[in-house]
Formats: sequence, C-alpha cells, structure tokens
Amino acid sequence: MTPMISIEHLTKKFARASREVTAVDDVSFEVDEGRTVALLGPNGAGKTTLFRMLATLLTPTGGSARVAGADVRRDPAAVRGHIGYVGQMSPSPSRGLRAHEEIYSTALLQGLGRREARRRTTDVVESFDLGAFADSEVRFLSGGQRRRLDIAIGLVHEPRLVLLDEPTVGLDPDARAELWRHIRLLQRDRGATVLMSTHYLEEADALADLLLVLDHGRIVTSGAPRDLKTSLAGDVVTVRASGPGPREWPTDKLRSLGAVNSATADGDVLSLSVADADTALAEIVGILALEGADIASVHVDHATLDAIFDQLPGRGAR
Ligand SMILES: Nc1ncnc2c1ncn2[C@@H]1O[C@H](COP(=O)(O)OP(=O)(O)OP(=O)(O)O)[C@@H](O)[C@H]1O
Repeated sequence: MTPMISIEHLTKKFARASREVTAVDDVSFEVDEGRTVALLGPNGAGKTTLFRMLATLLTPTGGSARVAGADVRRDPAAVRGHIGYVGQMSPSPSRGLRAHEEIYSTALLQGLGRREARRRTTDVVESFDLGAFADSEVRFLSGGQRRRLDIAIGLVHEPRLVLLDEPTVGLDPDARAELWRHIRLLQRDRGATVLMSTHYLEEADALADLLLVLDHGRIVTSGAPRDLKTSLAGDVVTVRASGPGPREWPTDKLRSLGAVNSATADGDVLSLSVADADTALAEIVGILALEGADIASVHVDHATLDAIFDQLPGRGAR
C-alpha cells in the first residue's frame, strides 16, 4: 500500500545574508494511512519548514516528499487536493468576510459544489462549536476563536492528510480538549492521517501513535510514546516498609528480575527502576511477600516524555 507520507532525504537550506541555514537536514520517514504522528522539537528544529514543504508552500532544496504517491514538486495540485494544512500563522482574512463565509469560500476553492460546501460548512461550524461567532467578521475574532476557525477551514474539505502545526497554541482548556476529541474522531471515523507538531508533551502522548523528535533539522529519535518512555526513561517504583526495626530488602533477588534495571535500599525505603511498572509490579510485590517484607505503601512514578526530552543531546545547552 502506498504510504500517506513518504519523505526521502528531504533537505531545505535557506540562504541568509551572512550564512546558509539548513532548516531540514536529510530527513527520511514514512507514515501509513490512518496514523497520527507528532513532530516534537525545540524552537527552530525545522518542524514548520517540514510542514511547509509537505503543503507545497516551500520548495525542497534536496530529496523528495510525496503525499499519497503525489510528489510535492512534480504534482503540487494533487498534493493540495489530499491535504488540509493549518499553519501557525492565520492567513489574513478576506476583507469583511464573516467566519462562516470564510469557511464556505474555502470549501468552494477546494472544488466542492455549492450545496456540498454549504453542508460541510454547517458541519464544521457545529463540530467546532463556532456557532456563537459564525456571523462575526473574522477580523473581530479573539486569538483562540481565530485558531478554531483556522482549523475548521483546514478540515472543511475532509482531507485525507491533516497537517496541524501547533494546533492548540492559544486555545483555552475547553477548546483544547475539544480539538483533541476532534483529532481522535478524524482518525477513528474518517481514517484520516494526521501529522501534527506540538510543544506539549502530554498532547503528543495522548494523541499520537508515533513520535518523531527533530533537532537541528534532523530526526534524533522516533518511536511509539510508550516505547520511547520505557526504553529511554523507565518507571520508578518506591516501596515503604511498615513498622519499626531494621530492614533486609531482597535487592539481589529483585535485581535478577528481567524487568528491574536497578534496586537500591535506604532504611525503610526501597527504590526500583523498571522498564514498565504495569508489568513488573506483580513480580516485585510477589518477591517481597515471599521474603516476608512488611509493606506500608507502593508508589509508582510513570516515566514522562519530559524525562526523554531532558536526555536529548544538546538539551541542556538550550
Ligand atoms: N524563510 C526563512 N529564511 C531563513 N531562515 C529560515 C526561514 N524559515 C525558517 N528559517 C530558519 O530555519 C530553522 C527552522 O525553522 P522552523 O520555523 O522550521 O522551526 P520550528 O521547529 O518550526 O520552530 P518553532 O517551534 O519555533 O515553530 C530556523 O533556524 C529558522 O530561523
């Protein structure tokens, strides 16, 4: 099956007065239809440049990018027909247009007939809860309202590939939750493929089934959120003993378990580093029970994506 996104050795250099900047540096990856992929990376990592090349708004300096088999350089019109792109910056509104008119005119521009354009406009106004300001002129909308409108405009023609560059920036918690729900529906009900960038790790964790971490234009790590967390960070299990008296924790036995990376004891407290607490906990508690340990509490700190980010090369320098 043709992948929805196929990128090979994609490179973009910008010529600046004094030097050349390589914004995207020999990036290759594929995304199958129906997946949700999050691009993570610090400011200036190259995320927006990558999106803009996929959206045919920037020409690559080297390598290739294809969307549903269509090449961004050779067949930009076909690429545009497949994608909905919501950039970081809102396009300037057409003078005097109201929110629902802006959506409708975009639907017409995308080649939909009038009746279908009207139906889809009503659909997105409803699903993005834009009713309260659908009749307002676009230039009078607040930043968050404008963001929701941009997203509705990007989705009105029901694209197969949705490109969302930091979609939840500026949204209040309700609007953000609503957008999360929408992204999940896009994937579940319509089988859409989503490529999104975000600075919110919990957002990537909640929505994406693959994370690509970009730094200085290159992919520095990639994988499913759960795999990255267990392989790079791991969970910490803390066990506290109850009652007074000296403790003899069975640290050697615990260390011999495949799932346990390390076990250290300090008085009443035993600390274990494990790849995945959900699967390791039963064995750990089983050994402690066999050894007659008096357990007062067991606490699990699940690995977070922040921990992975802290480990990335050059992280501390920024
Ligand atoms: N039009 C341009 N001309 C020159 N340099 C550019 C241009 N656009 C981007 N760059 C440079 O390319 C690099 C990557 O920028 P890009 O906007 O793609 O990063 P980003 O990961 O999207 O950052 P952010 O998280 O801040 O949005 C930066 O060094 C940026 O200054």
